[in-house]
Amino acid sequence: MNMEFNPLDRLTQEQVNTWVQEGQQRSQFGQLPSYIPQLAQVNPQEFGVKILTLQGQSYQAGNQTLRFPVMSVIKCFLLLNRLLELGQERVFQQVGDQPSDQPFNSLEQLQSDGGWPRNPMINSGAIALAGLLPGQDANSRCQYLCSWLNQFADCQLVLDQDILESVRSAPNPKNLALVSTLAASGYLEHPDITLDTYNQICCLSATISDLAKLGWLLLQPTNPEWESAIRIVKTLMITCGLYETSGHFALKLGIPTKSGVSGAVLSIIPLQGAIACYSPPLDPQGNSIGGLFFLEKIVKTLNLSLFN
Ligand SMILES: NC(=O)CC[C@H](N)C(=O)O
Repeated sequence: MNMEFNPLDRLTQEQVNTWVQEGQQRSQFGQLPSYIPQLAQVNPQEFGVKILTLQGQSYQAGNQTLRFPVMSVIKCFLLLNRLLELGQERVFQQVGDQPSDQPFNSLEQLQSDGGWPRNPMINSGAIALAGLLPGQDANSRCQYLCSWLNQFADCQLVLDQDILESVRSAPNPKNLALVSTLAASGYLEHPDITLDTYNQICCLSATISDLAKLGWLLLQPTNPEWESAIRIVKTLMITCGLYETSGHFALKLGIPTKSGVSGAVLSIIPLQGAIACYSPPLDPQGNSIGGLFFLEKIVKTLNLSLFN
């Protein structure tokens, strides 16, 4: 590819700095999630950005050493791992591929689908896929995914025990209800182990650089066998990655993006780069306000939408 024609490489560090400041200001209109006590106590002004381009450039701003739980961003990589290990057919027996217009932890959506999780980017779908990870218990299942990602993405994810304790201290009735519905409909064999596995993988912590390196996995297949799995993950990020606002966001920006309730956001600009952002305050759907603002600035200014 001709370097001149990669719009993301026209980004300047000054633009990044300006949009981080503006994003920080916007983030004051968001809320920290209250249902995970420790996430409600973070500094809402924290902001971290890391961008890695396929041409080898990198940009960063804000806090580079802070670790934060990736939360729902892990769903992309759980899906990637299960697609590579089990194949498309098995994965899509376990979970659907259709968007949902309900919140990420909606029991009504699961019930109206007869207990079959609608897609892997909402809690029910990720819990169902977490049930397919290998290992005897939740610890070994989480460690399996963590080591696999650290090896292939060259990052250093670590299980954050404090956040995990915080998640366990306030058992989430919505996730408990999803698990029992999945078990009753035959999509989950070991409900307790699986819920604990899901909670653990959401509590894998990353620096902003780790998050960008995870994104790199979806940018550049390490071998040709990964191509179709990566295509599926990116497509589902577009159609389902931001929950019920996915369609709206696809129309507005048109790039594969996944958010997590910690304020993590990961976007992939195919053939160009990965954009990782962390800013904790959330909009009502559970997406980082500052993160999505920052992304919008980059995508619109540099004309990065896939559908241009
Ligand atoms: N949107 C999210 O990041 C959800 C993840 C979180 N662990 C939960 O189950 O509620």
